[in-house]
Amino acid sequence: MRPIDGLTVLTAAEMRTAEQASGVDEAALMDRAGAAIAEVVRRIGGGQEVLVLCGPGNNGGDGYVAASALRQAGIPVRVAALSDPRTDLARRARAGWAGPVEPIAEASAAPVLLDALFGTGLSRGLDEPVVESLHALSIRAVLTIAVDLPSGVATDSGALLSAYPGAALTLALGAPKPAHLLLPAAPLCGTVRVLDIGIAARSQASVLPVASLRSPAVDAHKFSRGMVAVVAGRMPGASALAASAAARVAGYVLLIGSATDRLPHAIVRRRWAEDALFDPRIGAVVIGPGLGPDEEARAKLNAALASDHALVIDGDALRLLDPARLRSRASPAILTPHEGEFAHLFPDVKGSKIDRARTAAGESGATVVLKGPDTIIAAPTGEVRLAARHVPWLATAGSGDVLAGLTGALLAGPDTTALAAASSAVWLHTEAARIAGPALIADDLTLALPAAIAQAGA
Ligand SMILES: NC(=O)C1=CN([C@@H]2O[C@H](COP(=O)(O)OP(=O)(O)OC[C@H]3O[C@@H](n4cnc5c(N)ncnc54)[C@H](O)[C@@H]3O)[C@@H](O)[C@H]2O)[C@@H](O)CC1
Ligand SMILES: Nc1ncnc2c1ncn2[C@@H]1O[C@H](COP(=O)(O)OP(=O)(O)O)[C@@H](O)[C@H]1O
Ligand SMILES: [K+]
Repeated sequence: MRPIDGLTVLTAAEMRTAEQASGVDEAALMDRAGAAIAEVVRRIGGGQEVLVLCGPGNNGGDGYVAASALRQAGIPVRVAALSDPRTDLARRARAGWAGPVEPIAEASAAPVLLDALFGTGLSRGLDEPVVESLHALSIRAVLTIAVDLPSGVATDSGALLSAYPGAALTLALGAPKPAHLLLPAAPLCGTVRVLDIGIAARSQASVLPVASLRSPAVDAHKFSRGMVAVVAGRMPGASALAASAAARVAGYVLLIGSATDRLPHAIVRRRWAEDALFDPRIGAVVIGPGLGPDEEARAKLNAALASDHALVIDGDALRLLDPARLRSRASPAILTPHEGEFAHLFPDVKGSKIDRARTAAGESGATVVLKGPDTIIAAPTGEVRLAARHVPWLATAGSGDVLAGLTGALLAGPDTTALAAASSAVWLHTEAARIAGPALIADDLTLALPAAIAQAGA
């Protein structure tokens, strides 16, 4: 049983391909899955009675195999099914179960509920009587565990096809799937752990890994650690937050055109002028936090786009940007839109959150950080990282400004890529929120960054 950080994420179709390519026959895979599920249930179920709900397909097949293994291990277990099995594999698994099978509607509750109704094959919502039974049994259970996925969620989009009571634990088979990470499905999974069933997972998507930051090199100097320029505008607090966060990572932070005095003394200030960005030591420019919507903001964005610098474009600058302008630039750009800014930037891009972020990155040539409770980072190459941890206290004014500054500082640093910088920034941002704790304000995130950076190994 493994935590999901850094693991490859597979869609339903990619999972089927991986299963076929594994060289292991499907019955053996199901036996492994069922045995691994039973072992976890045995360990954490405390010997209490288990009720296994089996669906008609192979998810149900996993359920029958797990039930048989639990019985063999001496755990009291009952099985309730939606209908007879409809796949050869599931029929085989059902034949291996020596006990009775109750109809779900008539099943009485047990302390441990194992949901093996549907997995990656779910194509529509569950019938209403089944949803009602599932809720009634889950409410009476002490522990609900979902096999592969909570039954009712769409594997690839994380959409909810029918109401689900929520599991405490979801045992993902072989690899995490998008629904384990995307809203609204992700919180219904509870804790997600992966059971290894011997398939090699390959795709361009993976769970955001724990950030890995190195301490500065022994011979580092402030400029070799990275110099970041934050371009300020109408709302100086926002750029001050971005610059303060950047200063925790970069060797040198330049705040250009800010009217605020309330800044760490470590941040160097400069007036805005057309040539303010003509400094070859600048490794990345952050533009957007508090920039405003006016002509001056437009001129600043034009100057940043005309420069050779790597860019982090956030907030107000995303309202002024024509993403087509990024195509002709040689240096990398990172866009950090929330859903509203994304819809404004890419009005025609539709699909799941993963599809949208990936399409936008491909079209613009920029790395796109599509923010929210289930932040996704997509590179123009099609590589995608999905954030796994959710700290809703981050939904507070200015927290995006902190993320933009942090992203710029990491992008300005040595030996990095836009994808790596954005990934580390998103991880550190959430870790800082976890450390800052409930009721955090954006300023607290900058104070918690040193501890978050220490957690990242630096
Ligand atoms: N194929 C393999 O080699 C393996 C598959 N495994 C399991 O197999 C699952 C996928 O199995 P399946 O592809 O059979 O799919 P499911 O068991 O998820 O769904 C079964 C079938 O039910 C039907 N169905 C879909 N939505 C329905 C609804 N709302 N009401 C009624 N019927 C509905 C569909 O025909 C679907 O194919 C995985 O999630 C995993 O649990 C594991 O045993 C590991 C190995
Ligand atoms: N419900 C939530 N759970 C976790 N993180 C969230 C949630 N809502 C927003 N965030 C994160 O908080 C930050 C908010 O950024 P943004 O919307 O740009 O705010 P602002 O412009 O006020 O700084 C983003 O990093 C986003 O991913
Ligand atoms: K399930």
